[in-house]
Amino acid sequence: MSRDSSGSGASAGTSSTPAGGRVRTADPVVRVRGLTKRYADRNAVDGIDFDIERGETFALLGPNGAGKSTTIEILEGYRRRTGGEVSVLGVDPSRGRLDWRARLGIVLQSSGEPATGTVRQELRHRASFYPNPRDVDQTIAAVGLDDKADARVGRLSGGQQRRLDVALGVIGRPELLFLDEPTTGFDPEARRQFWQLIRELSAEGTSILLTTHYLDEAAQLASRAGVIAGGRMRALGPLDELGGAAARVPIVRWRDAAGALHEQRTERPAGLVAHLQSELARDAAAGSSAGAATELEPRGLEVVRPSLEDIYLQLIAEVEREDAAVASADTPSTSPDTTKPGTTKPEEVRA
Ligand SMILES: Nc1ncnc2c1ncn2[C@@H]1O[C@H](COP(=O)(O)OP(=O)(O)OP(=O)(O)O)[C@@H](O)[C@H]1O
Repeated sequence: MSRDSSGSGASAGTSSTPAGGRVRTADPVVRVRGLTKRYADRNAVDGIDFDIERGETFALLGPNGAGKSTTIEILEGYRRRTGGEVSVLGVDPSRGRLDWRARLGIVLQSSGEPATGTVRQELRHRASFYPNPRDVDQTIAAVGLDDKADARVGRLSGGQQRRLDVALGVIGRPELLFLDEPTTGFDPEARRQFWQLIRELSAEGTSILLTTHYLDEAAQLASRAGVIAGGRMRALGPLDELGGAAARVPIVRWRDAAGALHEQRTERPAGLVAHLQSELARDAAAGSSAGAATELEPRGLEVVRPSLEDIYLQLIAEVEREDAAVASADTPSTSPDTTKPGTTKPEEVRA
Protein backbone atom coordinates (compact mmCIF):
# COMPACT_ATOMS: atom_id res chain seq x y z
CA MET A 1 0.00 0.00 0.00
CA SER A 2 1.16 3.46 -0.71
CA ARG A 3 -0.31 6.83 0.14
CA ASP A 4 -0.02 10.05 -1.76
CA SER A 5 0.13 13.35 0.08
CA SER A 6 -3.65 13.75 -0.08
CA GLY A 7 -4.08 10.50 1.80
CA SER A 8 -6.21 9.11 -1.00
CA GLY A 9 -4.25 5.87 -0.98
CA ALA A 10 -3.14 6.26 -4.59
CA SER A 11 0.15 4.59 -5.30
CA ALA A 12 3.12 6.92 -5.26
CA GLY A 13 4.49 4.87 -8.11
CA THR A 14 1.49 5.12 -10.39
CA SER A 15 -0.05 8.50 -9.64
CA SER A 16 0.33 11.40 -12.04
CA THR A 17 3.01 12.84 -9.76
CA PRO A 18 5.14 9.82 -8.99
CA ALA A 19 7.76 11.93 -7.30
CA GLY A 20 5.25 13.06 -4.69
CA GLY A 21 4.60 16.70 -5.23
CA ARG A 22 2.34 19.01 -7.10
CA VAL A 23 4.68 21.00 -9.29
CA ARG A 24 7.90 19.26 -10.26
CA THR A 25 10.67 20.87 -12.26
CA ALA A 26 12.35 19.14 -15.18
CA ASP A 27 15.71 19.26 -13.44
CA PRO A 28 15.54 17.84 -9.90
CA VAL A 29 18.86 17.40 -8.07
CA VAL A 30 17.83 13.86 -7.18
CA ARG A 31 15.60 11.69 -9.34
CA VAL A 32 14.80 8.13 -8.25
CA ARG A 33 12.52 5.78 -10.18
CA GLY A 34 11.78 2.15 -9.34
CA LEU A 35 14.90 1.83 -7.17
CA THR A 36 15.53 -1.65 -5.79
CA LYS A 37 18.31 -3.16 -3.71
CA ARG A 38 18.35 -6.87 -3.03
CA TYR A 39 20.32 -8.48 -0.21
CA ALA A 40 20.29 -12.29 -0.29
CA ASP A 41 16.63 -13.28 -0.65
CA ARG A 42 14.89 -10.01 0.14
CA ASN A 43 14.55 -6.52 -1.22
CA ALA A 44 15.80 -3.98 1.33
CA VAL A 45 14.60 -1.30 -1.12
CA ASP A 46 11.65 -2.37 -3.18
CA GLY A 47 10.81 -0.05 -6.07
CA ILE A 48 10.78 3.48 -4.67
CA ASP A 49 10.29 6.78 -6.54
CA PHE A 50 11.02 10.30 -5.40
CA ASP A 51 12.57 13.60 -6.51
CA ILE A 52 14.42 16.30 -4.62
CA GLU A 53 14.16 19.76 -6.12
CA ARG A 54 17.03 22.24 -6.20
CA GLY A 55 17.24 24.13 -2.88
CA GLU A 56 14.77 21.83 -1.15
CA THR A 57 15.27 20.02 2.18
CA PHE A 58 13.73 16.57 1.83
CA ALA A 59 13.38 14.20 4.79
CA LEU A 60 13.49 10.44 4.32
CA LEU A 61 11.69 8.95 7.31
CA GLY A 62 11.01 5.40 8.41
CA PRO A 63 11.54 2.87 11.18
CA ASN A 64 14.80 0.98 11.80
CA GLY A 65 15.65 -1.28 8.89
CA ALA A 66 13.24 0.49 6.51
CA GLY A 67 15.86 0.99 3.79
CA LYS A 68 16.81 4.65 4.31
CA SER A 69 20.58 4.23 4.65
CA THR A 70 20.67 1.76 1.78
CA THR A 71 18.88 4.32 -0.41
CA ILE A 72 21.18 7.14 0.66
CA GLU A 73 24.31 5.05 0.12
CA ILE A 74 23.14 4.24 -3.42
CA LEU A 75 22.58 7.96 -4.10
CA GLU A 76 26.04 8.74 -2.71
CA GLY A 77 27.59 6.16 -5.03
CA TYR A 78 28.80 3.95 -2.16
CA ARG A 79 26.46 1.05 -2.87
CA ARG A 80 25.36 -0.58 -6.14
CA ARG A 81 21.67 -0.78 -6.87
CA THR A 82 19.93 -3.90 -8.11
CA GLY A 83 17.45 -2.09 -10.34
CA GLY A 84 15.77 1.19 -11.20
CA GLU A 85 16.99 4.59 -12.34
CA VAL A 86 18.88 7.10 -10.21
CA SER A 87 20.24 10.51 -11.11
CA VAL A 88 22.08 12.75 -8.62
CA LEU A 89 23.09 16.20 -9.89
CA GLY A 90 22.46 14.83 -13.37
CA VAL A 91 24.84 11.87 -12.95
CA ASP A 92 24.24 8.15 -12.36
CA PRO A 93 25.95 7.67 -8.95
CA SER A 94 27.34 4.29 -10.01
CA ARG A 95 29.42 6.22 -12.58
CA GLY A 96 30.12 9.33 -10.49
CA ARG A 97 33.67 10.62 -10.75
CA LEU A 98 35.70 12.81 -8.43
CA ASP A 99 34.43 16.10 -9.85
CA TRP A 100 30.85 14.89 -9.21
CA ARG A 101 31.74 13.74 -5.69
CA ALA A 102 33.22 17.18 -4.92
CA ARG A 103 29.72 18.65 -5.42
CA LEU A 104 28.31 16.45 -2.62
CA GLY A 105 28.55 16.84 1.14
CA ILE A 106 28.12 13.69 3.17
CA VAL A 107 27.51 13.22 6.88
CA LEU A 108 27.37 9.47 7.43
CA GLN A 109 25.55 7.76 10.26
CA SER A 110 28.82 6.87 11.99
CA SER A 111 32.05 8.73 11.58
CA GLY A 112 34.44 5.74 11.60
CA GLU A 113 37.95 5.95 13.00
CA PRO A 114 38.66 9.28 14.73
CA ALA A 115 41.32 11.30 12.93
CA THR A 116 44.62 12.07 14.62
CA GLY A 117 44.87 15.83 13.99
CA THR A 118 43.12 18.74 15.65
CA VAL A 119 39.67 19.97 14.63
CA ARG A 120 41.15 22.88 12.66
CA GLN A 121 43.80 20.69 10.98
CA GLU A 122 41.21 18.12 9.89
CA LEU A 123 38.95 20.78 8.44
CA ARG A 124 41.83 22.54 6.66
CA HIS A 125 42.92 19.23 5.19
CA ARG A 126 39.41 18.40 3.98
CA ALA A 127 38.91 21.94 2.62
CA SER A 128 42.02 21.51 0.46
CA PHE A 129 40.16 18.94 -1.69
CA TYR A 130 37.50 21.41 -2.84
CA PRO A 131 37.64 24.22 -5.39
CA ASN A 132 35.59 26.71 -3.32
CA PRO A 133 35.54 25.63 0.33
CA ARG A 134 33.95 27.49 3.23
CA ASP A 135 36.11 29.43 5.64
CA VAL A 136 37.51 26.93 8.18
CA ASP A 137 37.16 29.10 11.30
CA GLN A 138 33.66 30.26 10.36
CA THR A 139 32.62 26.65 9.87
CA ILE A 140 34.11 25.68 13.25
CA ALA A 141 32.10 28.52 14.83
CA ALA A 142 28.92 27.52 12.96
CA VAL A 143 28.98 24.05 14.54
CA GLY A 144 29.87 25.46 17.97
CA LEU A 145 33.37 24.01 18.24
CA ASP A 146 35.29 27.32 18.66
CA ASP A 147 36.73 26.31 22.02
CA LYS A 148 37.75 22.91 20.60
CA ALA A 149 39.39 24.19 17.40
CA ASP A 150 42.86 23.13 18.63
CA ALA A 151 41.75 19.97 20.43
CA ARG A 152 42.77 16.56 19.05
CA VAL A 153 39.80 14.89 17.37
CA GLY A 154 40.28 11.74 19.46
CA ARG A 155 39.67 13.79 22.61
CA LEU A 156 36.26 15.10 21.53
CA SER A 157 33.07 13.87 23.18
CA GLY A 158 30.58 11.90 21.06
CA GLY A 159 28.41 14.97 20.44
CA GLN A 160 31.43 17.14 19.61
CA GLN A 161 32.67 14.46 17.17
CA ARG A 162 29.26 14.55 15.51
CA ARG A 163 29.49 18.35 15.17
CA LEU A 164 32.86 17.88 13.49
CA ASP A 165 31.27 15.33 11.11
CA VAL A 166 28.74 17.98 10.14
CA ALA A 167 31.50 20.58 9.66
CA LEU A 168 33.45 18.14 7.46
CA GLY A 169 30.28 17.49 5.44
CA VAL A 170 29.64 21.16 4.68
CA ILE A 171 33.23 22.48 4.33
CA GLY A 172 33.28 21.89 0.57
CA ARG A 173 30.20 24.12 0.03
CA PRO A 174 28.22 21.20 -1.40
CA GLU A 175 25.34 21.62 -3.85
CA LEU A 176 23.68 18.59 -2.29
CA LEU A 177 24.15 17.64 1.34
CA PHE A 178 23.33 14.17 2.70
CA LEU A 179 22.63 14.13 6.41
CA ASP A 180 22.14 10.62 7.81
CA GLU A 181 20.84 11.02 11.38
CA PRO A 182 23.04 14.07 11.87
CA THR A 183 22.11 15.09 15.42
CA THR A 184 22.29 11.74 17.18
CA GLY A 185 24.10 12.45 20.46
CA PHE A 186 23.65 16.24 20.31
CA ASP A 187 22.46 18.01 23.42
CA PRO A 188 19.28 20.13 22.94
CA GLU A 189 21.21 23.39 22.54
CA ALA A 190 23.56 21.85 19.95
CA ARG A 191 20.57 20.52 17.99
CA ARG A 192 19.03 23.99 17.80
CA GLN A 193 22.38 25.45 16.73
CA PHE A 194 22.65 22.73 14.09
CA TRP A 195 19.13 23.50 12.82
CA GLN A 196 20.15 27.15 12.44
CA LEU A 197 23.20 26.10 10.40
CA ILE A 198 21.03 23.92 8.15
CA ARG A 199 18.54 26.76 7.63
CA GLU A 200 21.44 29.02 6.61
CA LEU A 201 22.76 26.41 4.16
CA SER A 202 19.26 26.02 2.78
CA ALA A 203 18.89 29.79 2.40
CA GLU A 204 22.16 29.76 0.41
CA GLY A 205 20.49 27.30 -1.99
CA THR A 206 21.97 23.99 -0.76
CA SER A 207 19.72 21.01 -1.48
CA ILE A 208 19.52 18.63 1.48
CA LEU A 209 18.53 15.02 1.98
CA LEU A 210 17.97 14.37 5.67
CA THR A 211 17.20 11.13 7.47
CA THR A 212 16.29 11.37 11.10
CA HIS A 213 14.33 9.56 13.77
CA TYR A 214 13.59 12.93 15.41
CA LEU A 215 10.29 13.96 13.88
CA ASP A 216 10.56 17.45 15.38
CA GLU A 217 13.83 17.83 13.48
CA ALA A 218 12.14 16.88 10.21
CA ALA A 219 9.28 19.28 11.00
CA GLN A 220 11.78 22.08 11.69
CA LEU A 221 13.92 21.61 8.60
CA ALA A 222 12.14 19.84 5.76
CA SER A 223 9.50 21.01 3.34
CA ARG A 224 8.73 17.55 1.92
CA ALA A 225 9.21 14.02 3.15
CA GLY A 226 8.96 10.42 2.11
CA VAL A 227 8.11 7.68 4.60
CA ILE A 228 9.70 4.29 3.85
CA ALA A 229 8.79 1.05 5.60
CA GLY A 230 9.79 -2.44 4.51
CA GLY A 231 11.69 -0.92 1.57
CA ARG A 232 8.59 0.69 0.05
CA MET A 233 7.50 4.32 -0.08
CA ARG A 234 4.36 4.52 2.05
CA ALA A 235 3.75 8.26 1.96
CA LEU A 236 5.30 11.08 0.00
CA GLY A 237 4.55 14.76 -0.15
CA PRO A 238 4.72 18.17 1.51
CA LEU A 239 5.23 17.80 5.24
CA ASP A 240 2.02 19.60 6.12
CA GLU A 241 -0.01 17.18 3.97
CA LEU A 242 1.69 13.91 4.92
CA GLY A 243 -0.73 11.19 5.97
CA GLY A 244 -3.67 13.07 4.46
CA ALA A 245 -6.18 15.52 5.89
CA ALA A 246 -7.89 12.91 8.10
CA ALA A 247 -4.69 12.43 10.12
CA ARG A 248 -4.66 16.14 11.05
CA VAL A 249 -8.19 16.39 12.45
CA PRO A 250 -7.93 17.91 15.95
CA ILE A 251 -8.75 15.77 18.98
CA VAL A 252 -10.89 17.15 21.83
CA ARG A 253 -10.48 15.43 25.22
CA TRP A 254 -12.47 16.06 28.37
CA ARG A 255 -13.77 14.31 31.50
CA ASP A 256 -17.41 13.96 32.44
CA ALA A 257 -18.84 14.57 35.92
CA ALA A 258 -18.00 10.96 36.90
CA GLY A 259 -14.37 11.50 35.83
CA ALA A 260 -14.52 9.28 32.71
CA LEU A 261 -12.23 10.40 29.87
CA HIS A 262 -13.84 11.20 26.51
CA GLU A 263 -12.08 11.82 23.22
CA GLN A 264 -13.52 12.95 19.90
CA ARG A 265 -11.93 13.95 16.61
CA THR A 266 -13.58 16.94 15.01
CA GLU A 267 -12.88 19.57 12.39
CA ARG A 268 -14.82 22.04 14.58
CA PRO A 269 -13.36 21.78 18.09
CA ALA A 270 -14.88 25.14 19.14
CA GLY A 271 -18.35 23.87 18.16
CA LEU A 272 -17.89 20.70 20.23
CA VAL A 273 -16.66 22.69 23.25
CA ALA A 274 -19.70 25.02 22.96
CA HIS A 275 -21.94 21.96 22.83
CA LEU A 276 -20.28 20.49 25.96
CA GLN A 277 -20.74 23.82 27.75
CA SER A 278 -24.42 24.03 26.83
CA GLU A 279 -24.91 20.50 28.23
CA LEU A 280 -23.24 21.59 31.47
CA ALA A 281 -25.46 24.69 31.59
CA ARG A 282 -28.55 22.54 31.03
CA ASP A 283 -27.51 20.17 33.87
CA ALA A 284 -26.85 23.12 36.13
CA ALA A 285 -30.27 24.64 35.36
CA ALA A 286 -31.88 21.27 36.08
CA GLY A 287 -30.28 21.48 39.51
CA SER A 288 -27.97 18.53 39.08
CA SER A 289 -25.02 20.71 40.05
CA ALA A 290 -24.43 23.93 41.92
CA GLY A 291 -24.53 25.82 38.63
CA ALA A 292 -21.43 27.85 39.36
CA ALA A 293 -19.95 29.52 36.27
CA THR A 294 -16.73 27.53 36.69
CA GLU A 295 -18.65 24.30 36.16
CA LEU A 296 -19.46 25.37 32.63
CA GLU A 297 -15.87 24.57 31.79
CA PRO A 298 -15.61 20.86 30.81
CA ARG A 299 -13.16 19.18 33.19
CA GLY A 300 -9.67 18.41 31.86
CA LEU A 301 -10.54 20.00 28.53
CA GLU A 302 -7.80 19.94 25.89
CA VAL A 303 -7.76 20.41 22.13
CA VAL A 304 -4.80 18.61 20.54
CA ARG A 305 -3.58 19.06 16.99
CA PRO A 306 -1.65 15.93 15.94
CA SER A 307 2.09 16.61 15.60
CA LEU A 308 4.18 15.21 12.75
CA GLU A 309 5.26 12.48 15.19
CA ASP A 310 1.61 11.55 15.95
CA ILE A 311 0.83 11.43 12.23
CA TYR A 312 3.95 9.40 11.44
CA LEU A 313 3.29 6.86 14.21
CA GLN A 314 -0.31 6.47 13.06
CA LEU A 315 0.86 5.94 9.48
CA ILE A 316 3.47 3.33 10.46
CA ALA A 317 0.99 1.48 12.69
CA GLU A 318 -1.48 1.35 9.77
CA VAL A 319 1.22 0.13 7.37
CA GLU A 320 2.28 -2.59 9.82
CA ARG A 321 -1.32 -3.75 10.24
CA GLU A 322 -1.82 -3.89 6.49
CA ASP A 323 1.48 -5.72 5.89
CA ALA A 324 0.60 -8.26 8.59
CA ALA A 325 -2.82 -8.80 6.99
CA VAL A 326 -1.22 -9.32 3.56
CA ALA A 327 1.38 -11.71 5.05
CA SER A 328 -1.26 -13.82 6.79
CA ALA A 329 -3.40 -13.91 3.63
CA ASP A 330 -0.34 -15.12 1.70
CA THR A 331 0.66 -17.82 4.19
CA PRO A 332 -1.29 -20.84 2.85
CA SER A 333 -0.08 -20.40 -0.72
CA THR A 334 3.56 -19.91 0.21
CA SER A 335 3.92 -22.58 2.88
CA PRO A 336 5.23 -26.02 2.17
CA ASP A 337 6.09 -26.31 -1.53
CA THR A 338 9.79 -25.59 -1.88
CA THR A 339 10.18 -28.10 -4.69
CA LYS A 340 8.16 -25.93 -7.11
CA PRO A 341 10.03 -25.12 -10.32
CA GLY A 342 11.21 -21.54 -10.41
CA THR A 343 11.76 -21.18 -6.64
CA THR A 344 14.00 -18.14 -6.35
CA LYS A 345 17.62 -18.69 -5.49
CA PRO A 346 19.25 -16.15 -3.18
CA GLU A 347 20.69 -13.61 -5.53
CA GLU A 348 23.19 -11.61 -3.53
CA VAL A 349 24.21 -8.31 -5.04
CA ARG A 350 26.23 -6.84 -2.24
CA ALA A 351 28.03 -3.64 -3.10
N1 LIG B 1 25.13 -5.31 3.75
C1 LIG B 1 23.93 -5.84 4.02
N2 LIG B 1 23.66 -7.15 3.79
C2 LIG B 1 22.45 -7.67 4.04
N3 LIG B 1 21.41 -6.95 4.53
C3 LIG B 1 21.60 -5.66 4.78
C4 LIG B 1 22.86 -5.01 4.54
N4 LIG B 1 22.75 -3.69 4.88
C5 LIG B 1 21.47 -3.53 5.31
N5 LIG B 1 20.80 -4.68 5.25
C6 LIG B 1 19.37 -4.89 5.61
O1 LIG B 1 18.59 -4.05 4.76
C7 LIG B 1 17.50 -3.51 5.47
C8 LIG B 1 17.54 -1.98 5.36
O2 LIG B 1 18.65 -1.48 6.08
P1 LIG B 1 19.00 0.07 6.17
O3 LIG B 1 20.30 0.19 6.89
O4 LIG B 1 18.92 0.66 4.83
O5 LIG B 1 17.80 0.61 7.08
P2 LIG B 1 17.58 2.05 7.72
O6 LIG B 1 16.21 2.48 7.31
O7 LIG B 1 18.70 2.95 7.38
O8 LIG B 1 17.59 1.70 9.27
P3 LIG B 1 18.08 2.57 10.56
O9 LIG B 1 17.01 3.57 10.81
O10 LIG B 1 18.12 1.52 11.63
O11 LIG B 1 19.42 3.15 10.24
C9 LIG B 1 17.61 -4.01 6.89
O12 LIG B 1 16.75 -5.12 7.03
C10 LIG B 1 19.06 -4.44 7.02
O13 LIG B 1 19.19 -5.51 7.92
